[in-house]
Amino acid sequence: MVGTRKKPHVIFVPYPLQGHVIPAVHLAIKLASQGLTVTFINTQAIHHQTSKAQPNGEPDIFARGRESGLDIRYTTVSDGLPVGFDRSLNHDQYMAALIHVFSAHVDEVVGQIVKSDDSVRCMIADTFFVWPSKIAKKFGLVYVSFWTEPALVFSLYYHMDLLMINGHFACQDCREDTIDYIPGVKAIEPKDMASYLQETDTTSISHQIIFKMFKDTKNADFLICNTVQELEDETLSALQAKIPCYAVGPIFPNGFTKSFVATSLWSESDCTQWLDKKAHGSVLYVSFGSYAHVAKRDLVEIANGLSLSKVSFVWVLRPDIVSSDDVDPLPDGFEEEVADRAMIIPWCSQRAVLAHPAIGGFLTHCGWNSILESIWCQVPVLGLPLLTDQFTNRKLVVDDWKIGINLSDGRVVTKEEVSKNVKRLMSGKSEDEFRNNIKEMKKTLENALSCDGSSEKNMALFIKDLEAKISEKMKPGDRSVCTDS
Ligand SMILES: O=c1ccn([C@@H]2O[C@H](COP(=O)(O)OP(=O)(O)O[C@H]3O[C@H](CO)[C@@H](O)[C@H](O)[C@H]3O)[C@@H](O)[C@H]2O)c(=O)[nH]1
Repeated sequence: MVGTRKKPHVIFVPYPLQGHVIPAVHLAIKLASQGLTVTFINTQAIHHQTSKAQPNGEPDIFARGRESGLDIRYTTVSDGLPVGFDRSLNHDQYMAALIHVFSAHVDEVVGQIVKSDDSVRCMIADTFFVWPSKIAKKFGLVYVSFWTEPALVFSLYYHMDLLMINGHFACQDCREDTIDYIPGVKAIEPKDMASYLQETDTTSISHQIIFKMFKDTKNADFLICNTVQELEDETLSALQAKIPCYAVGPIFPNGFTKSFVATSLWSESDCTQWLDKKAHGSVLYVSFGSYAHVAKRDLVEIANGLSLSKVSFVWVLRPDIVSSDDVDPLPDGFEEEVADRAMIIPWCSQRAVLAHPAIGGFLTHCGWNSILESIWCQVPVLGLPLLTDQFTNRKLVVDDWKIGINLSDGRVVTKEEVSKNVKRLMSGKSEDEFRNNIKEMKKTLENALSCDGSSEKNMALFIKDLEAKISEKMKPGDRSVCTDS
């Protein structure tokens, strides 16, 4: 129809890890709800694992979204490895495939999508990829980078060069004093940076990814962050001066505990009936997310500490929590000892568990999704960061926002400390302090998502700016699309 402008068609490539796919799926739904057409590309391995985890594994995770009128399409692509390959056990090979092989597969599938639909205008891809700007350029697409961690973490990586010049990163004897020269970051201790920025060996596969991805991200047209303007105002404002950046978080499904899209990589055990019998706020929820491994020694101390504390708990113990070749890492007799007050499960619907009134605290690795979900449910946090951004997230939660406490004072976990801090979180005066602070933070998140809240406004602004950028790119002679890949 002449004069009718169709909303753009966006290709969305999430990073193939659980903590990235979940917010990506819900962001894709938000964009489709705004009238955009979205083609979501999962890897075949993620698709296979998600389908296997569902009681009636669906071939298309967005089928129900389309039934409700959203134009959201779904396809899969190889990450370069066989579907059955153990990506958890062989982490570095997996990451190597994502750096070196995956982009060729994405290039092919993006080429096919662009060829079959000339309304494709934009590619949203996770910031952790090293290739998006090249593929976007090849197909004449606007490139939007999607950041799934706090803006503070992004800022530190983004200014890696400053950290290096000042001797805080990638040097023989790194300085240990406070870092106070990153734009928008008042002060941060080196121990609170992402683990990769603290490590002295910078030749690992994770470092190769980080060096390349931040080079590539500097070519992004826009950055979408799963954070909230009011939570990180100074950091976001400084970033916004470098790259158009939109805080649209927290990115959750509409009903929070219910989503019409399956995202779990493991089948979910239902704890509802067990929790229903427990007193209000009496149960500790324990989970270390989907990615990090816990050293066997620490896991044993945590188990013994939970046992000593006498507190009731739900513990999500992924089969690969220590390693996929150590499937039974708990101390002998532990499960029998705590049987009357514990539920130990491989995976659950975390949002549903956190939202249950019986849950009174969350022992977490401080993954960013877990933190946002915990705030939403007003559940204070006991933090044990394990790797990557979790150290910085801990600082935000414990030192800045004061909605939780540390599991351990040093980096060595002991059962006595676990027991002491579990009891401190779950009972007594301090509990009230966390609960008051977290109530306030919940309000901030709720306000951000309300009609005239910052995240809603930022989402609307993003779509407006995206459309303007697309029109600019589409000026005659400006789009160099090469579909003969
Ligand atoms: O039994 C469970 C356990 C977790 N979850 C969900 O899985 C997600 C876990 O995400 P997160 O808490 O962020 O942890 P990771 O899975 O470890 O996420 C990776 O990705 C995050 C976003 O980039 C980073 O902040 C983390 O450090 C990184 O490890 C959350 O949405 C949880 O609700 C479940 O549904 N069921």
